[in-house]
Amino acid sequence: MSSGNRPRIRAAGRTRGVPEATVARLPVYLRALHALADAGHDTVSSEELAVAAGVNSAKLRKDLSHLGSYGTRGVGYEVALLVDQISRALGLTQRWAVVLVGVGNLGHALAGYAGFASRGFRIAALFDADAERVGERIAGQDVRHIDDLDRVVAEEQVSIGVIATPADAAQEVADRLVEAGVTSILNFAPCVLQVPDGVDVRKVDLALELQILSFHEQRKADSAGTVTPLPASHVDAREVVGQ
Ligand SMILES: NC(=O)c1ccc[n+]([C@@H]2O[C@H](COP(=O)([O-])OP(=O)(O)OC[C@H]3O[C@@H](n4cnc5c(N)ncnc54)[C@H](O)[C@@H]3O)[C@@H](O)[C@H]2O)c1
Repeated sequence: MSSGNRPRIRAAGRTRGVPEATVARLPVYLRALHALADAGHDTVSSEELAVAAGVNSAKLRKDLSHLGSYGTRGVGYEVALLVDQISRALGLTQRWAVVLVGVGNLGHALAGYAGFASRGFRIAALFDADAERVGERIAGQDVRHIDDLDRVVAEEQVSIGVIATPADAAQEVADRLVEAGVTSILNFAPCVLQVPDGVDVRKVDLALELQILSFHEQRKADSAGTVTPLPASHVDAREVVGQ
């Protein structure tokens, strides 16, 4: 990443003093806490919350200590208070406007996903470069032309952009988003984006997750001595390794 003039809040894997790995677990705790609240729990022990979130309890206590939340001996954590603390830390006390670029197969599914709204995000606009898609109505929104991006980002005060275009268009789209004023990007395209300092990028790659599971399956098969590998002609190594 190049260096820019914008102030940075991150140093050595930490964001405002909270390790990145902790930040990544906070939404998981929040989801578990919402489920506990829905089930009528007012308090929760670190052990119970750790089980609900699928982490170990020592890690959970350490994570929550970064938010200044230590719980009460013999009682645990107040569920409502912890929801509030984590929501504040994650910036979820305001509703963030998000734009989605690329309204093909994946973009359609994302545009219609109700989970964004329930977790504090508002899809402000949908964009595509294909004139045939412009004007199409999806989940209550008209698809707009990408050339309207600057205006909409400014008008709607958008800071988060989602890219669901093919990989070969993603860098150009990222550049346009940054130029328009977007400072966080969620990238679904299988490529690495170059962005200036001050812009955060998160990548979602289901194929990569499957490859990690395939690693574990291979390990299990190797130790059981059960699986005969496919002939090399069945797998294009460039696709597997390089995406
Ligand atoms: N992250 C994941 O797990 C995951 C899963 C599935 C697909 N993908 C990726 O998501 C992306 C979209 O997949 P898809 O199946 O929806 O593709 P698609 O071809 O159906 O849709 C892509 C859309 O992007 C639009 N587009 C292309 N260039 C553009 C540009 N410069 N500006 C604006 N819009 C532009 C196209 O007009 C099209 O509507 C691909 O990169 C694909 O590899 C990722």
